[in-house]
Amino acid sequence: MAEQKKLLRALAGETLDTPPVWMMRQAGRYLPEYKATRAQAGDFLSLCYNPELATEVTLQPIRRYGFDAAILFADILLVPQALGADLWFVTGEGPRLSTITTPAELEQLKPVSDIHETLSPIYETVRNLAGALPAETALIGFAGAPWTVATYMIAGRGTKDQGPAHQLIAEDRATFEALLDRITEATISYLSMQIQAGAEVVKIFDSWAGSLKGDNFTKYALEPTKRIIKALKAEHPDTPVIAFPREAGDNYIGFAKATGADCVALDNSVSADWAAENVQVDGCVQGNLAPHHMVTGGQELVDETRRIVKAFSKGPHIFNLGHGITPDADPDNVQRMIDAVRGA
Ligand SMILES: Cc1c2[nH]c(c1CCC(=O)O)Cc1[nH]c(c(CCC(=O)O)c1C)Cc1[nH]c(c(CCC(=O)O)c1C)Cc1[nH]c(c(C)c1CCC(=O)O)C2
Repeated sequence: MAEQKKLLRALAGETLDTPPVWMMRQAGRYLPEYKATRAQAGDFLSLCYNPELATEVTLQPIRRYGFDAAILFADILLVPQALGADLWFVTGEGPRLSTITTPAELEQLKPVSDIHETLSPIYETVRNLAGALPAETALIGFAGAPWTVATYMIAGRGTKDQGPAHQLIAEDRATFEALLDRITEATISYLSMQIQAGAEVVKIFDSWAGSLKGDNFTKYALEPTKRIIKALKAEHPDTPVIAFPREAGDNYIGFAKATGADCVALDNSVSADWAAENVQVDGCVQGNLAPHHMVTGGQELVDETRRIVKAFSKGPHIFNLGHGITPDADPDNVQRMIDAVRGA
């Protein structure tokens, strides 16, 4: 029964003896089997759009470690691509996109109703996974939050401080808000289709939320997330949502209540003790081991994992890293982390 899955129990607010565990970027380049399948696909985007191979890489970390959840293998930048932006990945550097900074460029984007033409292979991957996962493993779908996706669409690439997006807010707020609006509508439609295809949970990644301050955090990180959750809950009231406003700091406080999220994912810049007191009071939290422990390992990894489990032990908690595992991580350290979480 779906209700028995540990991840769903934590998301429903249950305090468990040991928390469910999964890992951001758990299907990734630290795994030799991922690298082999990626080579077979050719490049990263071909892998994302190949349902058979995307299903395979999603399942690899489940087979190897028995995580409590699988996360759909895809990328947050498929939405801009589905809206008509050019997208490609430069090896060793990251994503590149055609930029949207003017009303004329915005005008050229496709209507939201057209995105499924591009994204239909992703729904096929979700359907495959829903049929292939072990009974105890929950399936997580995801999308980027509008602000984070907008930062890539405006700059045409990843940036350290999201300068180009902040500049557009300062110089042409109306165009920025129209772009954010389009992404928000597309994200609602995309996540709704993932849920219809079999995603049991969805996660909204706002990786660059931390660069929004004050009023702009409320308007461009909190409000769009709230709007997405409200629309999803209207259609799918029983599907839990995890929100990840990375590096939100004090803005983590009350974020779940204000947005309607069932769980807030925490990055590793906040202490677990602080978050237990200030964020977990509102419900389930996810996190927040620093990813470098997957590289450095040793007793410190075990101690730090246990410390986080203990800090969050009085309420609902999903164990995870504070951000994605890096390609230089040692796969054995992942097993050590899981053993420490589960008390082995
Ligand atoms: C900002 C962002 C992106 N993508 C994502 C985010 C938000 C989370 C975060 O903050 O990391 C989200 C994402 N990207 C990927 C997933 C798959 C599911 C998972 O295992 O977590 C998820 C959930 C696969 C991926 N997305 C990417 C890879 C590596 C691609 C490869 O195989 O070469 C993977 C496995 C590429 C990617 N995709 C993106 C960047 C900046 C890069 C390049 C950096 C890098 O190479 O690590 C955009």
